Amino acid sequence: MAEAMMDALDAEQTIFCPAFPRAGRTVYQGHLFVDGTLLNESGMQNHPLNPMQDANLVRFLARQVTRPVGLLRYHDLADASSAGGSLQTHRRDGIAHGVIDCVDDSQLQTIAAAVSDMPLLTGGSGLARYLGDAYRKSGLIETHRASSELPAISGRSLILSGSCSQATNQQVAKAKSFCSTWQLDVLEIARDPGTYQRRLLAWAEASDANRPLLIYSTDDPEGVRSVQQTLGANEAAELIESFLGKVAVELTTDFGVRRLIVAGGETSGAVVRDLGIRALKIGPEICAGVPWTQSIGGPPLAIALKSGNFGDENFFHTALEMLA
Ligand SMILES: Nc1ncnc2c1ncn2[C@@H]1O[C@H](COP(=O)(O)OP(=O)(O)O)[C@@H](O)[C@H]1O
Ligand SMILES: O=C(O)C(O)C(=O)COP(=O)(O)O
Repeated sequence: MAEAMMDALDAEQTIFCPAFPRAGRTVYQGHLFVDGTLLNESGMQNHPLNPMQDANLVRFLARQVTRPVGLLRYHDLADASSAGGSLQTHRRDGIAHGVIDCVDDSQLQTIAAAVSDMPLLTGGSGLARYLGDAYRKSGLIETHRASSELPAISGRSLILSGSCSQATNQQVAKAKSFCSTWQLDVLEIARDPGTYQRRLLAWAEASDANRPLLIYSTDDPEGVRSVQQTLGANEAAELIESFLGKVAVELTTDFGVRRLIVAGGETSGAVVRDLGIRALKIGPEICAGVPWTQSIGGPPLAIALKSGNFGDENFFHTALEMLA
């Protein structure tokens, strides 16, 4: 994907920067850590779609690309000019893909400044947080700043969870105490999605209107494996994503849902696509990396999209309390 985009943009070089130290994601000597634990020991080795079994990003990336991969090491990133110098050396040596070490947020700022002239960057939301300022400083965008306000939208609350990460499993377990809760039976959906959806909507209609709805396929690695053995991993994922997308459309159209939290990156993509949301106005953060937002396009919604392993066990409660 990155190489196709580099070709389209005529870019000789890009960086790979998934670090987000404030959210516990760091890269050191090319290895990705989650809260100080190597990625492949962090629970993400059991991801339903992309089991993350190698924390060495240089090695992992090299298997997927045709051009050389290099590492910009921690000690090459003391400030924007030494980071820029190291990038130039990579460029001169024909290293197209630079995995980049980063262990604290001030380094993200340094990296953002050093890469502000690159047409393609690959990485996570941690780096994106600092790009606005870097682009402003180099005159690429205007200095206008929008205020970050909570979406003033009232209505029923819904949590849709298709993430199976450790953090989401804990968050779902906690949320059962204050939500009306429905655990999806994935094999039943596969057998007869229409009937299953009607049963679910009848339950939602009959549920206590004052309690948030929690609908989830979140499961532990054993539960995920058992579904995948019957349906196949990709087939199960597609089925669940498209089912949750349809449920989001129904519940926001006919059931008064106006506050929506989606757990899971792929799941969020499917739900946002099916709702017809074209853009989001970013509001205040619920936790590092996860803001409340307001939909632009599609139904008017307060919407929070949570990447799998983000947030503490009270994440859903904290998020809904912010809007109370
Ligand atoms: N019970 C389940 N069995 C199998 N696959 C599942 C189950 N629940 C969810 N999935 C799939 O697992 C994937 C989780 O990925 P994603 O939504 O990106 O979450 P995360 O942000 O935790 O990576 C999705 O494609 C989802 O459809
Ligand atoms: O747990 C994580 O780090 C993620 O699930 C993830 O994908 C984070 O991506 P960004 O939000 O782009 O940093």
